[in-house]
Amino acid sequence: MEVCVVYQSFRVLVINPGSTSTKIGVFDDEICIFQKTIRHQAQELQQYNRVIDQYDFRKKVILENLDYEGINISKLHAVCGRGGLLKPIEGGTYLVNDDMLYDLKVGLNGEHASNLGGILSYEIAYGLNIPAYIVDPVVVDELEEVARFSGVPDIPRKSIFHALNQKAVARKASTELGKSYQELCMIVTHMGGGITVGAHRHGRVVDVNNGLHGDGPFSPERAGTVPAGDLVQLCYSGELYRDEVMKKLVGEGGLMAYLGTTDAMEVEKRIEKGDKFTEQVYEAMAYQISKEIGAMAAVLEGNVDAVVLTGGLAYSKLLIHMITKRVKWVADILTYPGENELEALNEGVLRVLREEEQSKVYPHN
Ligand SMILES: Nc1ncnc2c1ncn2[C@@H]1O[C@H](COP(=O)(O)OP(=O)(O)OP(=O)(O)O)[C@@H](O)[C@H]1O
Ligand SMILES: CCCC(=O)O
Repeated sequence: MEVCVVYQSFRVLVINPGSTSTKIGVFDDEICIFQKTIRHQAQELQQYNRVIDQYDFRKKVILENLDYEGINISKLHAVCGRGGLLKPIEGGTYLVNDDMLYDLKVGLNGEHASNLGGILSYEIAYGLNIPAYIVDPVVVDELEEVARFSGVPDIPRKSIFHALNQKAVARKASTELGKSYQELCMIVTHMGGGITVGAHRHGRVVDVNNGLHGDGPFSPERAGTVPAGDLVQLCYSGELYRDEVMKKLVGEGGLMAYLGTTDAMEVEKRIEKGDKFTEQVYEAMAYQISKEIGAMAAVLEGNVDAVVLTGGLAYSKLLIHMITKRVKWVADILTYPGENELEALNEGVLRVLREEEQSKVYPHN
């Protein structure tokens, strides 16, 4: 007797809201049939006081774009958004529930464009009677207890990082190494506007710098760790408002503070023209990234299967060279330039729809 296996195919809409753009993609299984970065004018967004107030505007723009492309949303099986500053939770795919919606709407852990991801996906999915998910939000917290000590009990270390892209490339690297993510120990470094370096031990990120709130290497737009006592002095100098100090740490720190640009390609042009100070600053960023990788090698007790470099800066051969020369002793270095966040959202949903993984439940207060 012939057995006929019916293969179920899934169509998923994924939404990644950024500070100046909304990236959307529609996937048929692993195949991306439509992808677009919708850029928003500063004036369009400035009229909203809070990120959350942009919700109606972004939803309308997403639906208009899908309609224009002739994508029939009634054929969707699920919608997935990038998750925001929620309660700390372990990595995975979460069904959007009422508790999550509440926390995203009130901005429980602060304002971040990704807070809109869960809300937009829920609202679009609700009208279609299909599930809405988020995958690996920036608050994924799998830290070991020892990693939470900061030296000041009132200020425990927090896990806020590029969880979605770090975990996606860690899985990709595992496939390349012929093992599962759970079998390996890797140091994954996401180098974008912010930089985060995670120690991935058997599928869990047991230590990572808090890339959003001033910790770790400096980056194109962030200061990273700064001397704490001097920062306190600055805060109480009476010369700066709170927002101005925060901007020095996030937004106008790092390359921006030293060189007046966050664009590494522009930085490299200046280096090519012989600008020695620019070269020194770039080298310092590579030095700090390398130091953080070395620290994570200690976290993993030297058992490191690969050092993985990703994010926009991983396109830079010069930066990769500067880092490689300092950390090649740790393990083989694999590079995955750019970020694959739309693919990563889709893959997270497919694992659940195909029942390879169960969706997780966002905790009640
Ligand atoms: N081909 C390239 N060569 C060198 N640098 C590049 C290249 N492409 C992008 N970059 C640099 O990568 C950085 C931005 O990376 P990316 O696009 O990952 O950041 P983002 O998405 O804005 O922020 P984040 O990744 O922190 O969320 C910028 O400094 C940019 O100049
Ligand atoms: C570090 C968390 C993601 C971001 O850069 O905003």
